[in-house]
Amino acid sequence: MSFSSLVSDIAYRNSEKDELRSQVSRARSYASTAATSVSLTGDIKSQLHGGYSHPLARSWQAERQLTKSMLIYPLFISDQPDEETLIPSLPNQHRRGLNRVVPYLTPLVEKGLKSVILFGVPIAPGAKDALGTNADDPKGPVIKAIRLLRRSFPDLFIVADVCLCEYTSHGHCGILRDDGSLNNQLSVERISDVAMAYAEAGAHCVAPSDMNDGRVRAIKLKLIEAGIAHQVVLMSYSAKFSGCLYGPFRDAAGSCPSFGDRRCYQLPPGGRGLARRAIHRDIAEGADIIMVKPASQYLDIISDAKEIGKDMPVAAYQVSGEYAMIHAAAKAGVFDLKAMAEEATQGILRAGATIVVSYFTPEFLDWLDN
Ligand SMILES: NCc1[nH]cc(CCC(=O)O)c1CC(=O)O
Ligand SMILES: [Zn+2]
Ligand SMILES: [Zn+2]
Repeated sequence: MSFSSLVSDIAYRNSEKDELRSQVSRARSYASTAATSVSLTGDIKSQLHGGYSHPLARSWQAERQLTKSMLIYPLFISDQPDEETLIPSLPNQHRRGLNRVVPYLTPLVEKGLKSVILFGVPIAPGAKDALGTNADDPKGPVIKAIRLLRRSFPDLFIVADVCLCEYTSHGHCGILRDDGSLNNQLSVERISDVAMAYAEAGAHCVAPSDMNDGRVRAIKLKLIEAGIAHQVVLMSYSAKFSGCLYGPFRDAAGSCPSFGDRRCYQLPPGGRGLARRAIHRDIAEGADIIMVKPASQYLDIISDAKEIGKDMPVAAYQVSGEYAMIHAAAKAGVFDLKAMAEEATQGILRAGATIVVSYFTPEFLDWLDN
């Protein structure tokens, strides 16, 4: 370095120091005069950034982190053995026949898929009737799928959704009276028989989603009577809200009611108190897991469920409409799909869920590896 350039370098550094000094003194005088000043030396409680500057430290701020064991993946099982149909309103999700399910699941199980929830989709003409007879047909898609999956994937945890709406000609979740309303007593009798058939076929878990009053108790009593209550988990859709987020599912399962709606048996979206009562009731009736559904629009209910059922697992179902909405917005450029799926899931876990039923499960098996 030449002498002259050394001199100008020192001069530059001196002027830099002067500038810094005057900045510090300006800051000090600001701090001493500002009415709401933060003491630069004293207030340690205001210093939060240090706790989450590193990505690992950021992850430590979460009470609960998503793991593969928390995820349950919904599957639509068709009664057409070779069917593999994309569901237009439910991006990347298919209805699959029995011959297609094992090849599809094999790589997912290798990536760490731990659990699936099965929905039957009877398509054959005449498959539906007023009593939902095909729901527990031993040759029906769900019972056959339970046996097949138990054989093919010994470690996979099989949940069977229990409802009649996929099997009834009217598309409602139970047996109807002449006036079109649900006959609760007959419905509970029938639903609990269907749950027993799935449990006896080998389902590790039965999950009644019909919302008839008293079905949890009826199922638990039948499981006890049959001597299998000790090996079957009873997961109740305790707080299941009516609303407009189930549309893509009803396309997928062909379970749209042919008249009316489900408002008399699914909870009104504003009904937080009702949801709390339903959760208390289902725990008292013998539920092993309580579920809240939908998830992201009902985070307060998930939090209530965790408080009421503080000693039990709480599941949240991120339903078809939530999934489709995230896909649509990502496609429109609103946000990145993965980032939003992760943020939504974080919200669901933060609210208190310990289990998440999600159509994003296959993606998460990859994302969680990175
Ligand atoms: N009892 C039917 C059932 N079981 C699970 C879902 C919804 C799942 C989803 O939207 O992803 C529904 C739809 C409904 O109640 O109309
Ligand atoms: Zn159902
Ligand atoms: Zn139903």
